[in-house]
Amino acid sequence: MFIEPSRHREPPHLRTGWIEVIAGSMFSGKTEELIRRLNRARIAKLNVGIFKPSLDTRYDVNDIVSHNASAIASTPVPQAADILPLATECDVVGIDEAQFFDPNVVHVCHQLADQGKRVIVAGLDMDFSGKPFGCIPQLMAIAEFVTKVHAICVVCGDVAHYSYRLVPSQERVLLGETDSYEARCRRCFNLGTEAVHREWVYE
Ligand SMILES: Nc1ncnc2c1ncn2[C@@H]1O[C@H](COP(=O)(O)OP(=O)(O)O)[C@@H](O)[C@H]1O
Ligand SMILES: Cc1cn([C@H]2C[C@H](O)[C@@H](COP(=O)(O)O)O2)c(=O)[nH]c1=O
Ligand SMILES: [Zn+2]
Repeated sequence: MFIEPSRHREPPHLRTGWIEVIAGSMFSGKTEELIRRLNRARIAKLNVGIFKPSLDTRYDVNDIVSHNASAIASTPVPQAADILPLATECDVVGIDEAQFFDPNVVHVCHQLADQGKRVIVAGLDMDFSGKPFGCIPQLMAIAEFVTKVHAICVVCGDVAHYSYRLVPSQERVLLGETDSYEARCRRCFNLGTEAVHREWVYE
């Protein structure tokens, strides 16, 4: 389990910020882990700001909501740069669904960390086709701390790190949950993408 450094007790002029990334497939627990870290920061009486891209309206327009229905209030913003003026008083900045932000989100996270803030970013590391998703690989490269979380393959029960799309769209952005996606391990993802039907592969 990730244990946060406790450098926020230092005087502001001596504070060093940092970036944490929580990455993985859908259903891997990214949002739950983000909420857990943000709640702990609040218990520590730190000033916490929480943001998500405004295009993510899946469960709620404002709240960040996990697949297990845990939730935390957030501010939806259209662009990554919008976070900067809203986070001036924050000690800790949480960002969910970061894969949907414009590439400037990398610069924004650097700026926030350079201002002495703890920045916690959660997002999908791969899209439905298994390709690195948007800014997340770059964020993983520049972060001080990276946590890769895993789901359970719904086909075979192994550890899953792919988000398998169940509907025919080839658009990269397609909001959805279990209606449109399932977590799969490498083997079941590859079998699925070869369009081999589950029933006869696994009988
Ligand atoms: N295939 C699965 N593997 C693991 N957890 C799953 C799966 N399907 C549903 N869940 C639920 O999803 C929760 C994690 O949800 P969430 O934190 O929103 O994940 P993420 O943000 O990575 O999509 C788990 O605690 C579990 O209740
Ligand atoms: C793989 C993949 C996912 N999406 C969408 C589907 C969901 O709305 C979010 C991911 O949410 P989660 O908290 O990680 O479960 O992203 C997409 O638009 N394109 C994709 O390739
Ligand atoms: Zn599997």
